[in-house]
Amino acid sequence: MPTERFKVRVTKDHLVFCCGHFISYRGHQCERLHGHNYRCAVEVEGPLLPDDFYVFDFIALKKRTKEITDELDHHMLLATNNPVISVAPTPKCVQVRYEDREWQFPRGDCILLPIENTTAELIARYIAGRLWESLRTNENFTPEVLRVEVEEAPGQSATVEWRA
Ligand SMILES: Nc1nc2c(c(=O)[nH]1)N=C([C@H](O)[C@H](O)COP(=O)(O)OP(=O)(O)OP(=O)(O)O)CN2
Repeated sequence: MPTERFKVRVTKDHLVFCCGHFISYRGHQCERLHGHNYRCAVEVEGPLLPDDFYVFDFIALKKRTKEITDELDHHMLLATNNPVISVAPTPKCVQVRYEDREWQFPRGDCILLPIENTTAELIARYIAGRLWESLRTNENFTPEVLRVEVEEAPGQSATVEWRA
């Protein structure tokens, strides 16, 4: 008897989030500020739910993902744990420093992420963590496998996979 597995995947234009960012690379270098129309795709794997005959409702999956991507949309993404870029928030602004370069952003324009770098990989991991928790608390659902893909631009993306 063959075995079977099911997976559902959502990626939609409303799961696009437009953000400014810059990353450090090779340990000590720092990109110039630029932006992306990031696109998020989410997959969940698991057995079919007995009453519904689906792994998980597309509608709920889109809603819970969109709640997270909407928080990021139209913001400057800043990683607070970067070893070479310092991020200092005050009530009104965020001051960012890398060597002799300095930026200042209005506080409300920034999302401070507790990650090391705003790479597509770590943004995907951040979204996966938030979504895992949201599905558990709001939908009483823990997928066997959750994959979050963040596409920076068409043709380049990073995916993280979480397993229960
Ligand atoms: N594995 C990863 N590699 C890189 C990431 C990343 O998040 N994960 N990010 C960057 C940069 O932030 C940058 O935004 C991407 O650089 P680049 O590919 O040069 O961007 P373009 O869209 O201009 O690419 P073209 O193919 O030249 O149009 C770098 N690496």
